[in-house]
Amino acid sequence: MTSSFPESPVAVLCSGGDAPGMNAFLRAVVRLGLNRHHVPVLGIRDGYRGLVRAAKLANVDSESLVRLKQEITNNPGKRGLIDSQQSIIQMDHASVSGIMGKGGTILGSARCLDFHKREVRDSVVKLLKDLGVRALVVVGGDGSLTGARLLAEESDLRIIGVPATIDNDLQFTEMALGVDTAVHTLVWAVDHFIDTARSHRRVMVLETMGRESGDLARMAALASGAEMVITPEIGALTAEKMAAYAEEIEGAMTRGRGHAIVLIAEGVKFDPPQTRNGAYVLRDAFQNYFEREGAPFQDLEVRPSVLGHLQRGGHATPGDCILAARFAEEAWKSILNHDNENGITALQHNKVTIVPFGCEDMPERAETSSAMDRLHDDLASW
Ligand SMILES: Nc1ncnc2c1ncn2[C@@H]1O[C@H](COP(=O)(O)OP(=O)(O)OP(=O)(O)O)[C@@H](O)[C@H]1O
Ligand SMILES: O=P(O)(O)OC[C@H]1O[C@](O)(CO)[C@@H](O)[C@@H]1O
Repeated sequence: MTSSFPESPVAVLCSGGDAPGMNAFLRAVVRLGLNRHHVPVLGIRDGYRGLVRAAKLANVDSESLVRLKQEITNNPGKRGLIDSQQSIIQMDHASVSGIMGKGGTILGSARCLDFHKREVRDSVVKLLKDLGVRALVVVGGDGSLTGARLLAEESDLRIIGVPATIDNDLQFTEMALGVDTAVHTLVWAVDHFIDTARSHRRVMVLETMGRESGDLARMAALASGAEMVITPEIGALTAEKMAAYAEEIEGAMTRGRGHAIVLIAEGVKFDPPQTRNGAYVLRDAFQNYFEREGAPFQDLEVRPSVLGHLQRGGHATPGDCILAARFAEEAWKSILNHDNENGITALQHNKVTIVPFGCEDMPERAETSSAMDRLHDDLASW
């Protein structure tokens, strides 16, 4: 193989939980690099873990660095992607062909505890410098972007973050990649649960993902018409609060309603704390309430489901694919603008922009969440 190592490449990695739209972003960042800016792009496999792995191999001596560079130049594109041991791949046109809407990420994603250690991040900085990387693009959620911020603070590398997490818990952007698709998937799931809930006149308690944030659950409730949504923002659920929810459902049944869909976000806390999934805790509380002595609907059955990783997969929606392309364009603008600070792409007031690491939350984000809650309450006339 005679080709030489790419000059001043941009490196890109996906980190944290995968999110639909990551592949659309990779396609866009690679294609804009090659077609518009004529800058080579290196894909890092498995997020920070891949960088750490490569740094361990390359930082031994000058020959080990040469070997790593050779591996990258000798196995570009799909050839490099097929070999799961290769941590850094030079991306070409074909390597991102046909991946636009595909869920997951062709580069893989990971959570890497080692990256919390300063010395490990230093080894990664050394590697990126040795490879002549002009900028690192980190695609991921809150934690991934914290790691990116630390890299930016601790070195003079150019670091660009791109929000991608189905949780929508990043308060500086109206949307992160993956949220639109995950909401879409939840609406599909709720539709399926409604069919069986209606047939059996049951209450379905569905647990959505969303770690600390209720945004995914509330958006899904608004879009699907689920009768009730419970999010972490309302505070810990006590036995009294759960009984009040059950009473509300019973009241609807008294008015002739036959079934109910209740969405509960995984981040909801309980008082006293519980170790089981919220959907099961709520099921027991509801069932006990409906079966109490003299209750009008003692046969009313409650079924819990934890929707889990289903929400992270699937074909990215057009909304996510378009946002991915817009984020990629903004990331390139920032990389090529030498006056520009490091930062994160964001959607603010429906415009794509770059915000600094550690920037203030958009006050509108919290307002939008409470407005969605009010809207949902007023639309759910049951
Ligand atoms: N404080 C930190 N310092 C250094 N690296 C961090 C830090 N927090 C997170 N990271 C890195 O980012 C990775 C992903 O973080 P995390 O597991 O929180 O997911 P995330 O990016 O928030 O995505 P998701 O929203 O999908 O969970 C971690 O495994 C770690 O490698
Ligand atoms: O895939 P893992 O590591 O189990 O992580 C699950 C977590 O990741 C997310 O899907 C995205 O942050 C959360 O909603 C969930 O709590």
